[in-house]
Amino acid sequence: MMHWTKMKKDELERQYSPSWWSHRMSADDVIKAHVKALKEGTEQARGLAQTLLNVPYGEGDGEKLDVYIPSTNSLDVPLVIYLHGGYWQFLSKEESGFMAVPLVDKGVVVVAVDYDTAPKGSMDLMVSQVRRSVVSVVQQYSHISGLYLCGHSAGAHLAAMVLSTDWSQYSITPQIKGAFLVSGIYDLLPILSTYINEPLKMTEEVGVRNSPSKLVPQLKLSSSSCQIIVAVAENDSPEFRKQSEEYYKTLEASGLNVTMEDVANTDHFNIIEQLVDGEYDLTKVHTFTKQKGSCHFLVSVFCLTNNYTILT
Ligand SMILES: N[C@@H](CC(=O)c1ccccc1NC=O)C(=O)O
Repeated sequence: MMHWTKMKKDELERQYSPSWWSHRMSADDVIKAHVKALKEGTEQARGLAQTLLNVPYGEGDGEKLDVYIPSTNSLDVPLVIYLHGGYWQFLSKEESGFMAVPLVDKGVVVVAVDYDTAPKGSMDLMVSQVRRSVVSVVQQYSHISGLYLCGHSAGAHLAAMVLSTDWSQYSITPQIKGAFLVSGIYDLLPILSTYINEPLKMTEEVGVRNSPSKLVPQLKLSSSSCQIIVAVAENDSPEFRKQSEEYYKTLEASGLNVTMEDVANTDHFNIIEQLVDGEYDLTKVHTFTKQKGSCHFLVSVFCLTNNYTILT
C-alpha cells in the first residue's frame, strides 16, 4: 500500500473518511444510523441502570461525566471508562452510555466522559480533560476492583494518550488494568492536511506531541501492566487498518501485553455499535466471566463481538 506521504489530498481524505468504507449503507446513512444507534443504546442504558448524570470532573463547563451504576452487592466491582469517537468534533456523552446495556447486569460500572470537542476544544485540551477525568474517577471510586478504558475512533486515540501519561504532574497514578482500543488513530500526522484538521487547527508540533505512536516509551513506563487490545474492523479503510496494525506492532515490540483483534464483518461504526446488541450470546459471556473470575469487562466485550478470546 502507498505510504500516506505519497497520497494526494483527495485520496488521503478518502482514507480518513470512515463512512466511505462501509459496505452496509451510503456514507451519509451510515453516520445517521451510527448516531441513532448510540443515542438509543444510551437511552436504554439510562432506563436499566441507576445513573449519576453530569458529574463534574473539573472546573470547565464541558468537564462532566455520566456514571451508570449496577445494582450489586458484590465487592468485586470493575469500572470501565468510555471515551467516545467522532473525530474530536462530533458526539458527546449523550450518545456514549450504550455500553452499559450489557455490562451493568454483570456488575460493571460504566462511565461516559464528555470533553470539549473542536472548535471549542483543542487537541491539547481534550487530552488534558480525559486524563483529568480518569484521575477524578479513581479518586471518587477508590474501592473498585479494576479500572478499564475503552475508546472508539478518536476516543481510542484519547484512551491511548491516557495510557501514555506522565502521571507525576497529577495527584495520583491510576492503575489501568485493561484498555480496549477500537478503530483508533495513533499517528495524527496523516490527518494534518485533511478536512478533519480544519476545526482542530493542529500544527505539526501539536500533532507530534499528541500521537500515541510517538509516546510508546512513556506508555511502557506508565502502563506496563495494562492488558491492551487493539481492535480494528475488517471494513475499516486500509489507512485505518494500518494505523492499528502499526501501533499494535510497536506496542508488542516494546514487550507490552497486547493483542490485535481484526473483527470480521464489521465496519468503523458497527464494530462499536454492536457492543449494545442483545443478539450476542450473553449467557455464554456470563459463564465465561465466572469461570475466568476476573477481567469481566474485556471478556464480555470480546464475547459480544463473537470473538472468544481468553484474556485472563
Ligand atoms: N467525515 C467522517 C465523519 C465521522 O467519522 C463521524 C461523524 C459523526 C459521528 C462519528 C464519526 N466518526 C466516528 O465515530 C466520515 O466520513 O466518517
